This record gives sequence, C-alpha cells and structure tokens, in this order.
Amino acid sequence: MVKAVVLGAAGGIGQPLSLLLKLNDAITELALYDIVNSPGVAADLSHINTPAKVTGYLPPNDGLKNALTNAHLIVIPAGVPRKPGMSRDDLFKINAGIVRDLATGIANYSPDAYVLVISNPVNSTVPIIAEVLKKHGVFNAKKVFGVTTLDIVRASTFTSSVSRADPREVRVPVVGGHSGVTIIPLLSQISPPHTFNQEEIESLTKRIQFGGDEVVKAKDGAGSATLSMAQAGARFATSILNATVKGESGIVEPSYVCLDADGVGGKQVRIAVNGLSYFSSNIELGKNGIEKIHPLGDLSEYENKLLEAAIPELRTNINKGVSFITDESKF
Ligand SMILES: NC(=O)c1ccc[n+]([C@@H]2O[C@H](COP(=O)([O-])OP(=O)(O)OC[C@H]3O[C@@H](n4cnc5c(N)ncnc54)[C@H](O)[C@@H]3O)[C@@H](O)[C@H]2O)c1
Ligand SMILES: O=C(O)C[C@H](O)C(=O)O
Repeated sequence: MVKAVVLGAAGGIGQPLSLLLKLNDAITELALYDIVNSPGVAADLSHINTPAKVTGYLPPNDGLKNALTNAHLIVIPAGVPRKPGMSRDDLFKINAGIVRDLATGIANYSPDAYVLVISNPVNSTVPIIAEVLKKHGVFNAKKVFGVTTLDIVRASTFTSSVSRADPREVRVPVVGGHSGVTIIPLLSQISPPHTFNQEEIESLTKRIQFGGDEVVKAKDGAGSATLSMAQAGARFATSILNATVKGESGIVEPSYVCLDADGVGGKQVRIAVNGLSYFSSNIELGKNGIEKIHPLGDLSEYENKLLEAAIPELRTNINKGVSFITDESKF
C-alpha cells in the first residue's frame, strides 16, 4: 500500500496537484486534507479510473489524524499565497503557525513519512517542520524536503527561450533557497552545455530569481503560481516515489534540505555555504530518501557572488524558522 497525503488539498495548488497524484499509478491511496472543501475535491477525483482510492478529510472528527495515518508521502501546499508587493517572508506570520500545527500532526500520526514542503516561505517553513519533528524525537533529515522544483522548471523554460534548446531536455541546477536573491541558478552547469554571454547570464538569473513575482503581478491579487507549481510538485513527488517505492537509482533533483543527515555529504556543502544548516543542492534519491547531497561543483565568479549575496538572507530566514519553535517568546 502506498498512501500519499495532500495537506491544503482544496487550494489553488492543492487541487491540480491532487489531480496529478491521482494519475500516478504508484499511489494506491490518496488522502486529501484541508480546512474547507476537501470532501468535494476527493469525490470529484474519485471518479477518475486510476488505482488510487481517494478520501477527503476536514478538521473535525480526527480528520488530520485519519488523513495522515499510514502515510508514505505527504505534500504540504497549505497556507496563504502572496499578493503584489508582498515578499514570501511576509507570509511567515500566518503560514508559520499553519505549518507548525500540521507538523505536529505528522509527528504524532505519520512520523516515518516523506514530507515535501511547498508552503512559503520555504526557507523558513522547512526548518519549522524539522524543529517540530525534532521536538517529538522523530526527525529524519533524509526524509524532509523543501520543494524548489518550480525554480528548476522555470530555469529550463527561461534558458531554452534564449538557447533555443528543447526545454524538456534542459537541466539547470538551481541551488540556495526559494526567494529572490537566495535562488542561485548555476547557468555555468547547464546541460546540454551552452555558453551564454554576460548580459544573458544576468538577465536570465534575475528572471529565474524573480519568476514568482511575474505570476503574482499577472494574477493581480488573485494569488501566485498554482498550475506550474502543481506540475513541479507532482514531478518531485514522483521522483520520491520512483526512488522509495520502485527502487529506481540515480534520480537527482535539487531540493532545500537540512544538511545534518549523517554520511550523505551535507557536511561538505555546509562548509561551502558558511555553515548554513539548510540549503538546496542537487540531491540524489535512494530507497530511504536522501542518498547523497551533491557538492555545488565549480562556480563561476558571478555565481560565487550570487552565493555570497544569498547567505545572509538565508541565515536570517533559517534562524527565524528555528526560533519560531525553539523560542516562542520571540513571536
Ligand atoms: N514552493 C514553491 O515553489 C511555491 C510555489 C507556489 C506557491 N507556494 C506557496 O504555496 C502555498 C499555497 O498556495 P496556493 O496558491 O495553493 O494558496 P490557496 O490559498 O489557493 O490554497 C491554500 C489552501 O490551504 C488551506 N489551508 C489553510 N490553512 C490550512 C490548515 N491549517 N490545514 C490545511 N489546509 C489549510 C486553505 O483552505 C486553502 O485551500 C502558499 O504559501 C504559496 O506561497 C509555494
Ligand atoms: O512567488 C510566490 O510567492 C509563489 C512561489 O514561491 C513561486 O515561486 O511562484
């Protein structure tokens, strides 16, 4: 049995993400939890003729417990999205508490599950979830992932519009975090190889860093990226399932993770990023989650400058998330 759970399943991301997961044959049970409308979304999806049995849960009557029990994989898009003029950090005030409470449910009812965090600000919500799981003595750094796949998807799309390559074939490692200057596209490591001139590098880097703002602006108060995020989230969830259920090896996806997992290479990355405890790098997945955190590789002078600029903001975001759980008096 492979049970996948979506927390925040009735939202702009939650609904199309749940649809894409319903189409994944590796999933035999799909549990949808939200504070509103999840039974309706579940009833709708349940008519699709794929193996996953779909159930919907609301908070009353142990809804969260029943949704989470026996979960293999949990995806979290619960929380409020940005409006024009807001930063992702502006969402902390509301989303930090939502994510903390969901993490408490995970610690109690499904402590062994793989946890994929979409809710913003990802740079802080991943540390929040990790700290809650630590508090309950159930944190496994190899199983908690901040989903940064949308940055990877955007990097493939935006670079191929310049290089004229097939966007489906293009891979650009995007490392760091998931907000503005903390998003670091490594265009020098693009595959298949392509040499951009400096002007192209600077404009592509800006576009990838601030791609989320393009959508927020275009939606004009009606939220942020939902459909592209659902595709990106389903892609990352599929990679986790392919590695952990189907036993496929050699799957590499960037993700924002805790660098503390034993014996998988996080320490080397930690040294390269001035001691940050969370960072997105290329992650090799195996049957128990993170198999290897790849080093950042050779960076150009420009990319080194991007890394230098990202570190202070990432440190602030991480500390804010950690202290939300360890030092509640500050909030
Ligand atoms: N990681 C990324 O790349 C990325 C990309 C896009 C959006 N996001 C973030 O994802 C989040 C969701 O975005 P959206 O557009 O789907 O928002 P939305 O408002 O459309 O949906 C959010 C859903 O969460 C639900 N929710 C709120 N509190 C909850 C709780 N306590 N338990 C369960 N569900 C709860 C709401 O009822 C709603 O259905 C936002 O924080 C957004 O910033 C992240
Ligand atoms: O921009 C946002 O607030 C949503 C998301 O993080 C994105 O990158 O699209």
